[in-house]
Amino acid sequence: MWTLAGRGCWHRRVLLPWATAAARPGLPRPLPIPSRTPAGSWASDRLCSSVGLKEKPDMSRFAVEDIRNFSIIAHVDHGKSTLADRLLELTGTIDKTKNNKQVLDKLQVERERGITVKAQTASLFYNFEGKEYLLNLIDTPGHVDFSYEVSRSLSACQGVLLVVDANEGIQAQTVANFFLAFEAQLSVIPVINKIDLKNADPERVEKQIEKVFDIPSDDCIKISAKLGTNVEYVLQAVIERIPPPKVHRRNPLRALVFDSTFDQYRGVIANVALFDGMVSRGDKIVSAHTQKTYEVNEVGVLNPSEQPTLKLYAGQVGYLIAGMKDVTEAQIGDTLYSHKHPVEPLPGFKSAKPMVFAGMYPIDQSEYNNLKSAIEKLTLNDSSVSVHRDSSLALGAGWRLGFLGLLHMEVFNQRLEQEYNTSVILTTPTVPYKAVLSSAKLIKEYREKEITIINPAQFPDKSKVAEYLEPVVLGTIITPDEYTGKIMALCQTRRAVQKHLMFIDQNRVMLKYLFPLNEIVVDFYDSLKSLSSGYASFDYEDAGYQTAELIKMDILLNGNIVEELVTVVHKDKAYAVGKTICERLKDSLPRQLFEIAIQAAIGSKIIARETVKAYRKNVLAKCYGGDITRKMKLLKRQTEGKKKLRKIGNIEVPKDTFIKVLKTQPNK
Ligand SMILES: Nc1nc2c(ncn2[C@@H]2O[C@H](COP(=O)(O)OP(=O)(O)OP(=O)(O)O)[C@@H](O)[C@H]2O)c(=O)[nH]1
Repeated sequence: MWTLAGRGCWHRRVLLPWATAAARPGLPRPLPIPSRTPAGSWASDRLCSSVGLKEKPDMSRFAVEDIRNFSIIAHVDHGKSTLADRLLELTGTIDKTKNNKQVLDKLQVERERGITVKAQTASLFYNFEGKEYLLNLIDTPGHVDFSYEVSRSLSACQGVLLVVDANEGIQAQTVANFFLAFEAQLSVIPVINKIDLKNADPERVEKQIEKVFDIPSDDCIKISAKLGTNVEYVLQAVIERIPPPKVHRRNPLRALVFDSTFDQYRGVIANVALFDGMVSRGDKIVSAHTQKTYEVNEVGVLNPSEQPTLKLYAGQVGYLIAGMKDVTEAQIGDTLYSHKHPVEPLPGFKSAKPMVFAGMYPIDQSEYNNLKSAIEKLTLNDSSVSVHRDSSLALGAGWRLGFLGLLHMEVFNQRLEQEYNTSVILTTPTVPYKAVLSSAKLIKEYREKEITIINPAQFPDKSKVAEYLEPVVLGTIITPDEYTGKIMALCQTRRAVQKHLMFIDQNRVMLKYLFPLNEIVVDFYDSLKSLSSGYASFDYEDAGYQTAELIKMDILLNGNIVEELVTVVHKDKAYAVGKTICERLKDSLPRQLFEIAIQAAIGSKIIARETVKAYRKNVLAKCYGGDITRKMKLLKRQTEGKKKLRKIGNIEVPKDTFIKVLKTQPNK
């Protein structure tokens, strides 16, 4: 557990090395707003006008000391993407129009849900006090499930804008993201956003920032990203407080692949940060991971769309296309170097650690190959998903996928449907349990002492196991004090152990609890939000494993096991969870022509039961006589609807029933 005392005066060590005393006392201070000259001398106009660039820009004009690489980090909805919009406008990267809303959130799922799920890079060209700067901005997601995107993005940066909502103040992901930046030794610029809100209290938030992060309140910049108020001070602070990258242009090429996307025509587009040397079209480069050699077809910057350039130089962030076609060729964290000069690879990243696993199967096995190719392409765009082939008697051939959380799983599923037109069956998400084997013979058979169980169907029998282990996480909750009692009671029902309690101001409390991961993965966040009227926030980090008494529970419909709902539960929760799943299924299963028995079972012992009465739905019931085409249409729609059904025995279950049942499962 971290303590503030242990962090010491970190800001003096980490925040200040670049800033000179003259450069930064007491921001915001009067600033000569960078002027756009009549001749349109914004660097971006000359370099990369979004309309018709005739010549590829020469990036050598930006010396290393003219470059700033930074990320925007914050709690969900505190205004990262809106601030990014204003920065893009202010630097002339995009035209100022009313329609600039979350310009960098390009995915359909991001626009529909109003959240960022994928970090996005944009190179901004900015003329400040008569000097041209290249500012590489990375907008990151806020939700805990996507914090891997944040930590990867930070590897390409020297500083961050830590955005905090002036009304909500510091929230759980503010704390988590701050410490990611702190541990990466980046300069942190606190930005208090939404000062235009009626209930904004920037002074209170300043004090919280000082108390929790030990950052002097003078360092905070108070803005309204929505209205554009004071956003120019943010750019000034980026230039003055964030150091340029420490790189060497004369050394041989060393480029870090920190993200990648897949384009079906051009193959892999790798986002790279150049630590040494330079790279241009025609260069031969080698992947340190695969040792394969490629010829570079295109290099460029993201402005924010791809803008080819002549070369990329050390210190710059851009993209590179080199004919990588296979998903395994563009590993995130890989180092690319010149084939003439092998170099020591960069440290790369710790691989993402999946928190939940779920089975994924095509609804129809004839769709297997399509789904396989869709999963391969999407995992290239989202490398934090782990994929293992799997099969089940009932569901056929499929995969076991590992996700960083339930929202991540839903977003991945939605992207598969929207971007690749596929439809899948998902099974109950489960956390990665472990079983310590009980005998030398078994250890020899499994070739390991401990086995990790990512599929409840493979849960080993108690006779083989010395002890079961469950993953635990250290959760941070920030809440108005009035909800503390209720939240503590909720945590207790989730088998959590309190580790820390601290007032971050007069009426806000930060709680730290050690939670079994399976107690929070499905619905903890929803429960927390509803009992705190939406005011409490939650974030967690991995904290290893602990011993647990676990059992496997089956759910049956008329005697047939529903593979989607097989689950591993803690012994003390089995009855309650079984009963709840049966009740939820009863409420959400459509009635059919016959009675359905819903049962929860541990081995052969039935622990809960519900019944759905018989019923017949006649879609033509309201079509009295008349129009045959209308009847045909209704019948056609009914047939199409059936594609979304899954047959268990002779029972037809809508696909979304499973998700509904799981999402509303009170884990008491
Ligand atoms: N009143 C007001 N609203 C703002 C301001 N900045 C952002 N918002 C609103 O806050 C909401 C969230 O803004 P986003 O920019 O999407 O927040 P985000 O941090 O990028 O969100 P995630 O990517 O989901 O974490 C949107 O409705 C914005 O219009 C501001 O300065 N004032």
